[in-house]
Amino acid sequence: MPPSPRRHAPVRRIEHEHTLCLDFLATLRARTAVPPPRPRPVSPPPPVVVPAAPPAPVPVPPETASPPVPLPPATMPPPHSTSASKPARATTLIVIPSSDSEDELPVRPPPPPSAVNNVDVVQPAPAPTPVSPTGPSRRTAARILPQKRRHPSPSPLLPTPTPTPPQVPPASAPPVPILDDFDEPGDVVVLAPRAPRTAARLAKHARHEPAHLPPRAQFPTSKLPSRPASQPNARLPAPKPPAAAVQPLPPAVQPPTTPPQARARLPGSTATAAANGAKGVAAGENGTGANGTPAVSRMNRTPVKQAWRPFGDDHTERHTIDSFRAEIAKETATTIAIDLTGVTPECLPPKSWTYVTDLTFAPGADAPDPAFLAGCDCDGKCRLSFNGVVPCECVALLDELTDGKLRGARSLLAPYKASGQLRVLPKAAHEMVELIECNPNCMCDMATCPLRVVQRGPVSIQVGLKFMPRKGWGVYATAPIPPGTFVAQYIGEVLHVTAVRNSAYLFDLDYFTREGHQYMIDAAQKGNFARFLNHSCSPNLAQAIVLYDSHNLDFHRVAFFTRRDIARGEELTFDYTGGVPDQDAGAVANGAGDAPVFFKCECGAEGCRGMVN
Ligand SMILES: C[S@@+](CC[C@H](N)C(=O)[O-])C[C@H]1O[C@@H](n2cnc3c(N)ncnc32)[C@H](O)[C@@H]1O
Repeated sequence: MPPSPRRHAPVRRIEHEHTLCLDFLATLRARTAVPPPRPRPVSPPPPVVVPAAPPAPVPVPPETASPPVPLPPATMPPPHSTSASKPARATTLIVIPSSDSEDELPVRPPPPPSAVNNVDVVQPAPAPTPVSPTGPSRRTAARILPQKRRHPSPSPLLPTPTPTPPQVPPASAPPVPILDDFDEPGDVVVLAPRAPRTAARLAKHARHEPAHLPPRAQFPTSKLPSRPASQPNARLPAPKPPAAAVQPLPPAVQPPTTPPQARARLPGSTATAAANGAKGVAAGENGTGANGTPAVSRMNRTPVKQAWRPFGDDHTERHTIDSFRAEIAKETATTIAIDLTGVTPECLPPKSWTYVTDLTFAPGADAPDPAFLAGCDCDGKCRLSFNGVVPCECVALLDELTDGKLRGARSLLAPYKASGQLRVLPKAAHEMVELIECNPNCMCDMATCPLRVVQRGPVSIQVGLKFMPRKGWGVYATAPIPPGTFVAQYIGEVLHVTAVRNSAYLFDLDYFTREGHQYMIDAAQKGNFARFLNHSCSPNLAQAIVLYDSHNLDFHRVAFFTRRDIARGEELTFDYTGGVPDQDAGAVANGAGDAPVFFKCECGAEGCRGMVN
């Protein structure tokens, strides 16, 4: 990888004023659609040209014409600075002994082929973890049902800053060595109090202010990135006709009783089309009983074996085994097997679904502005643990976002271990994990920064896809997965809310913005294997809300991490409801009222809530 042009000094700077970025976070939380514009360097006024006077010019004595004095190197702004008039930083410079090699993220060897019986193993071509030399690849996940947030409102959580003189650590303060899994013997950090936020510090971080963000409606559609991987693969073989043993759709299949538009979104509700759509599944509108129980043909009044289909899957053309394999093989970061047990052609996903490994953007949904990001100053790799000081401003932002939840007894703590696994596992089944990772505006290295776990993609995960009569396809582990391991993002097509579709694969990006959210992800036609993750009332995956390619809270990503040890053969699931079902759930489960019914839960967990809504 070519060296980054912005890496300019072999000295690790440890910043004390992480609260600066917190003002930025407060701006984010306040959902300021138009952030303050980036301050421009103040140019001196142009010199006034005075015409020469008629008398002869008086010669200037040589001793009065002093040559321009160059600025001493110490006062020169860093090469990436946007302001030449930045105030001096209260920065502690500490030389860290070169021990980068010990800090490297462990690289696990590629997993062996799965040995699961009756499993058709698809081994994708060995490929390195996708690392873009120009920045992180975009990956995203989504939420199937509206999320019930811990935070009651997106209002800023930060107190009003009180401008007080910055506290400078005493010069005699002894360095404190930190010896945990992020710091090696010999690394030194200095205890320093958290300095208050001041206007001067805000100015210091002027280069971190996001660029002026135009109103969403004004985003030019030419910004939409080209996503060739999302296009249907023209080389795929034509679908084979269904085997003779497979029954065609019975004549008993009835069209939806309500037009799709009416079922897309309940008025005044944050329910997704997926949720509303599943009501149709529960009512047998797609030719089956609830979740795939056999429909009865009107022709012969005998039960017809009908494959499970999610709501909205009204496509007649389906993948063949071979084309399904070809799509799954597009996954480069994860080994995915396909269990063909009990699979008939009509069980296969619709041909319209193609595998994509990163988000695509439908017309009307604009890719996030890469300028709307506050980057850190860390040279080389970011320091993730420390004692009283904040080496990485991205960790400081996360500390504020999580209200200090990740903080240790004495210090801020990073969300990840050096292994890339979550340091703190969510306790409750539905607890969301909040993550801010480094981003393209950071000075750290994409390949080695330990705060880029999600954007680098999963490492050595082995999963399989299996068809279950009552739930459809699901994802299961073909090898044990340790707790806190990143499994996948929810990848699909980003839609603007005004372009909602009938789909069982919608995920609202509403973690911060609730009813006012702008986007959702639909994995019905484009998506990765996370689209096959089923719901469980006792899930083994936690959802993580991740910011790394935009600090626009309208556009967050969703990732899945294991909550505990996962055994081989165990299905991977998450809680679609975020743990807080709709208030009407009980009434619906008891057959009362006409509240939204999404689908009957078949998770089989102890304490299953019965309905997913
Ligand atoms: C995002 S899809 C999950 C993948 C899906 N099974 C497939 O084959 O494509 C969501 C749909 O899966 C089904 N589903 C997921 N979890 C379920 C559960 N616990 N019980 C019954 N059906 C479930 C529902 O029909 C739901 O609408």
